[in-house]
Amino acid sequence: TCAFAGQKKVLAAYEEAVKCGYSGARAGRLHTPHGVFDTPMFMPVGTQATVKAVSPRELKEMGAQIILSNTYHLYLRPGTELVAEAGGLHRFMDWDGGILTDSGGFQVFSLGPLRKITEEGAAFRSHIDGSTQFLSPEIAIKAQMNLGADIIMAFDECIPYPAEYQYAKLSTERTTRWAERSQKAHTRSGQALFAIVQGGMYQDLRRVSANDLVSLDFPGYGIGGLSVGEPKPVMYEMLEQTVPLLPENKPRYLMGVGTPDCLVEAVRYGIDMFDCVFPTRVARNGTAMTKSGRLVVKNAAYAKDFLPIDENCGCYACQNFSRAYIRHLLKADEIFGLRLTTIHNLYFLLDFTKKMRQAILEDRFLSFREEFLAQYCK
Ligand SMILES: Nc1nc2cc3nc(NCCc4ccc(CCO)cc4)[nH]c3cc2c(=O)[nH]1
Ligand SMILES: [Zn+2]
Repeated sequence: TCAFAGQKKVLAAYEEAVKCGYSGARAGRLHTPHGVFDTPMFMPVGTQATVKAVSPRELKEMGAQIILSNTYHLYLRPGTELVAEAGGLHRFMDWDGGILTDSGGFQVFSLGPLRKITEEGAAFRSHIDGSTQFLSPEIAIKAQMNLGADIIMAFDECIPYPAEYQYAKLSTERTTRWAERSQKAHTRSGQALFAIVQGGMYQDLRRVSANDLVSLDFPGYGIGGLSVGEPKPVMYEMLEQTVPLLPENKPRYLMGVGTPDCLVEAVRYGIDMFDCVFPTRVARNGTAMTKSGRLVVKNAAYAKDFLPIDENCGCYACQNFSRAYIRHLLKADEIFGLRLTTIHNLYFLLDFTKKMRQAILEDRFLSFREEFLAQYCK
């Protein structure tokens, strides 16, 4: 439905005629062995089997449904067989909600000094001890079966930005062959394997990648190769080209995104799932996320500010502590300061996706998006 239909708003003659933004936004339910979860959803990142500075109990309390861990990191340390012997990742980290593991496709290319990629897989040096390591679709899938996440990702190459057309084309074709190999190697029932759409920043490659992976019939689709430094309008254009080609009745997961303005735009194109280290990463250097933008609570301006970070926020930090107190802790290098800013940022994003879901259900998403973007300075 067109969100402007029925509104009495008369556009002044000179104002550019507003395109009735047909929205692809949707509210869904994701069924997993660890529960049924609401979308749109934000997934806190727990790279090394912990969401830094917060406990599973606190994650549950703030409404986290599915959290993300990284195969690359857990494969290098402590090893995925060890986690399997511990009873799997849920048991190991005492999390009974959903878990999604990324396949290593991004970390190999962004963390370890890359040695070389062949048809077989990716050889690289460990960022931990410099040892030579190798990941392939078969190794990455076996590692994720050991970890036992509810949703696992195909092994792919996250194409760097910018990339030549020819490189993007060859890499995307290889990622599709790797997706097929990931599918063949995946023998654990009850665990969903998502493919990952690539294609760089090229519309035609994005469409080919999406169509090829849809024909291989996966239960869900990640959209990769974005949030890698490209301008936001380019990311949105790639979404516009890709999302409509993905089956309506399957979840779409935009990897590595992000900030609230990106989330609300991506939801409009029909994205259901998000993950990003941003909220937890910036929290640790004293930046809080609010609906008006970022608040660097470490700044001197807040030394005597006895209000909470956000008076309308229901999180543990805002309900009990002032900006002055949190600033004091951060300045004194007190761990509790990092915990409070992390709790607030995670709560903020989890609550934001809940508000988007509510707006979609009440058919007022486009006005929600307008109001939010008007107030939020990037
Ligand atoms: N397997 C796979 N995983 C991915 C993870 C990603 N994560 C991103 N972006 C995250 C970028 C990102 C990194 C750090 C911060 C902290 C503040 O600066 C924020 C965003 N893009 C990504 C692309 C892929 C991808 O194609 N394949
Ligand atoms: Zn808060």
